[in-house]
Amino acid sequence: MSTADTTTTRAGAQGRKAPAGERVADWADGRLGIYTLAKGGMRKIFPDHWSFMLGEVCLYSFLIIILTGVYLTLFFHPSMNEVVYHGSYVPMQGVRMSEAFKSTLDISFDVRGGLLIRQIHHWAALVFIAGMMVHMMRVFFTGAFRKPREINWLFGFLLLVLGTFTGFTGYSLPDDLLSGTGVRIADGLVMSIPLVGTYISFYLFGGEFPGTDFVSRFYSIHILLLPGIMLGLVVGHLILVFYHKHTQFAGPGRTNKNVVGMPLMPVYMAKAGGFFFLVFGIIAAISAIATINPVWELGPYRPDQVSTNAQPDWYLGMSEGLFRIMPGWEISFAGHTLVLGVFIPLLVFGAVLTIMAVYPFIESWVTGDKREHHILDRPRNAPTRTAFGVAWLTLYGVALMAGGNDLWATHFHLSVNSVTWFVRISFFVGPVLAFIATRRICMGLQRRDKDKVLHGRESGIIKRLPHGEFVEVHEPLTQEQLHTLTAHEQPRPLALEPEVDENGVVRKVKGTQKLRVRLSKSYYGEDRYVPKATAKEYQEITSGHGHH
Ligand code: HEM
Ligand code: HEM
Repeated sequence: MSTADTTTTRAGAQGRKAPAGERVADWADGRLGIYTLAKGGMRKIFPDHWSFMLGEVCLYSFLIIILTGVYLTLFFHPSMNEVVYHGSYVPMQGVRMSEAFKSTLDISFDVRGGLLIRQIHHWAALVFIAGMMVHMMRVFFTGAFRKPREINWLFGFLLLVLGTFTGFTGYSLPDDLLSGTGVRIADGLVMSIPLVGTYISFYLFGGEFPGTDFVSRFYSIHILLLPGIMLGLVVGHLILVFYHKHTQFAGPGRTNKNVVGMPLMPVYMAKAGGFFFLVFGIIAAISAIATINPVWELGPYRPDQVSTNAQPDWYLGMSEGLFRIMPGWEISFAGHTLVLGVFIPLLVFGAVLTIMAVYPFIESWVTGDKREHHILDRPRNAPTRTAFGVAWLTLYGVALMAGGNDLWATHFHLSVNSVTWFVRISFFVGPVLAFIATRRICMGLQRRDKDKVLHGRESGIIKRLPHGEFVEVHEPLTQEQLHTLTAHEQPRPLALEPEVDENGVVRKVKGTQKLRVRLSKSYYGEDRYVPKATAKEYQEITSGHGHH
């Protein structure tokens, strides 16, 4: 503010009026303190790496969803009143349907630009959740969730879960056969919860499913409640990114105490602005070309019809898969039926998500690492974490595959039962194999890094020595590359405290402590890392006679 005052005074003293822009800025600064804010904020440094764009993809697709969603609210009627269709889509003339379905047809066929906006809204939702998954994997595999960013991981995780629910309530709104089938499944899920399930279902649907209320209720949840919470979380998420400063990959001059990169203004602002239009452009182009959710093909929802053509959006395919692979077990007790075939998948779904949500806390407990981390790991240098992430993705992939068991069967002429058995077995075996294979691949890559450090990069040039031997010429790495490949830490596992203390008194070691030490060994034990090349080894080899 003081700078602003000086400028005005100086301009005033010289009898000259400050330019209009400066006067507006002064006025605003006097009330909002924007100079101080901008001074700190606009010069904030952001490190550069392509994978840091993924969070931006989430942000921009979220904005696109909100913009297009507002347009849709102008024409969508969230009502289940029955009407007869007389719009321009001829095959549905005279069909009885809910007002919600009719207004969706109107948006698609009679509202100017309606179909495109509807498609952009839907495609942006798919990209949004895909973006979140990939962004989350970037954060996971590089260890960006470690202290101090655990809370931001939880904020992000909540965004992923809420985004999925918002998508589900969204595609339930048109009240077509797809949405009806999905809501029917959700009702079945809720009802499978012991004791309270039936009551929750009655409460949600205002009586027996489907009732006459669910569209209007889902509507409030879809356009107001969930996006409102999400908006708050996104703002909190970004404030935390700003406050913690962004992480960076290892490199010369980069430490846990600095950030090397470009300033937010003007470099990042320009890049981010351009990138927003790129994301918008790509989503709009896809929406202009590829049909999504053609509600007119399936027709309005009727509780007595179930369409096998109705596939959920991709992010719910995994939960659908869990139901499809589960045997239809049921137990009856004192006149009540517990539908385990639905309830167990519901629990598994919750457990798989919860483990991922609390992973940062599990890892810091196991490794005993309570330090701040601003330098990212390369996934290969944290083999157990990487293997765990790949196992989780495999589980997710198998369940997603199970969600389309009918499609695999029809497209590849297989028996649906064989496909189901294949995914049932893969559900248990797949993640274990993925875990083992990933850990081995990581070790292989670490070995390759060490090799590169000691012997240089394979140049592909073959040379024949005077005595006839053929050798491949290796190019030495630059100092920067050497630094980057050897900058990572190689922590040691936790050790059990001696069971007998210095006074010869036996102390009891708790079971949890033993488990922790065992897990810590699995993270950091001898066979989990290839010792980095030492300076001595390097000198010995490079001072040789270029034998390689
Ligand atoms: C609406 C959804 C989301 C938006 C708009 C969003 C946006 C962003 C942006 C712009 C960044 C900085 C750039 C980058 O690192 O990509 C970021 C960082 C981060 N995000 Fe997200 N994100 C979302 C969802 C998630 C999810 C699902 C997770 C994890 C479960 C997550 C965890 C994080 C963490 C831990 C950071 C800090 C990373 C670092 O400093 O390296 N975010 N987010
Ligand atoms: C993360 C946030 C959101 C997601 C993932 C999402 C997703 C969806 C999806 C998948 C549909 C079905 C579209 C279709 O018919 O094919 C939908 C419908 C709709 N959404 Fe959203 N939406 C979100 C936020 C919003 C917001 C903020 C608004 C309004 C301000 C909104 C308004 C609507 C309306 C009116 C419909 C019904 C119209 C129709 O189905 O064509 N949405 N949403």
